[in-house]
Amino acid sequence: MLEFRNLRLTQGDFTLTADFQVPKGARVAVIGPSGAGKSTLLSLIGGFETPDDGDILWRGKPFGLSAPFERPISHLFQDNTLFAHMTAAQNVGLGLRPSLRLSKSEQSAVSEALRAVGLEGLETRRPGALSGGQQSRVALARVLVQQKPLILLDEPFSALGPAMRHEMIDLAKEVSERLGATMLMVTHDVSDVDRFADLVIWVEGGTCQPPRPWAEMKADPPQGLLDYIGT
Ligand SMILES: Nc1ncnc2c1ncn2[C@@H]1O[C@H](COP(=O)(O)OP(=O)(O)OP(=O)(O)O)[C@@H](O)[C@H]1O
Repeated sequence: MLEFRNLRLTQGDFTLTADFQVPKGARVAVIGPSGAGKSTLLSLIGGFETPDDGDILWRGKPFGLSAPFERPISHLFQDNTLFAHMTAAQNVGLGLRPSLRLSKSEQSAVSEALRAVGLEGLETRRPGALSGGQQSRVALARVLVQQKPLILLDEPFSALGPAMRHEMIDLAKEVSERLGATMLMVTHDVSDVDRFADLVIWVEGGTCQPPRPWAEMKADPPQGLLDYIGT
């Protein structure tokens, strides 16, 4: 379980607060207007920002001031962060070892992850020779191979067209199911939420609301959500 305990961060005149729990294995969409604090929430979980007050707990233990690499988290951001001069397999292997000195079993894990995302046979391609969707698959394979129990996606597929984006979201769901991981995804698209989420964290003006079932929130939307989706 992921828990936000009286979490607070102030940056200039912006203050983010969160005080709730996210159940283990949930797929959670983080939505809200631009500038509401969605990326800041993910940065706090990842350890890229330090709260002024409160803490984030994972399985009952506070993250405290632990560094990003010490946290049990994989990340996927909008630009995929693939290295252009490395092959697909090397880009995935980096998720296991920055030195890329992989053991036999680690090499097998990389091949298996690439197979799982439908990239068998493309292991030696560099990102420039892959389509946008294939690059996203490499990034997802890197998340898969890391086998972390907590996965943060910040508008991961927003550069893709709708059909490809939906394919990637389905694949991300598969990855979360394979790993039994808790997944939080920032998105601006309600159709992504429909496809992806069990629960939704609504963020508005820095206030992160406790997760609610998406079906329930759609049936009784907060005014901010109605304004946001333009209904
Ligand atoms: N270093 C900083 N100093 C002051 N304010 C900041 C700083 N970094 C971010 N902010 C403010 O924090 C708020 C939250 O930003 P954040 O990027 O988390 O929003 P978001 O909901 O992810 O927005 P978007 O949907 O546009 O990506 C914004 O109002 C932003 O201007």
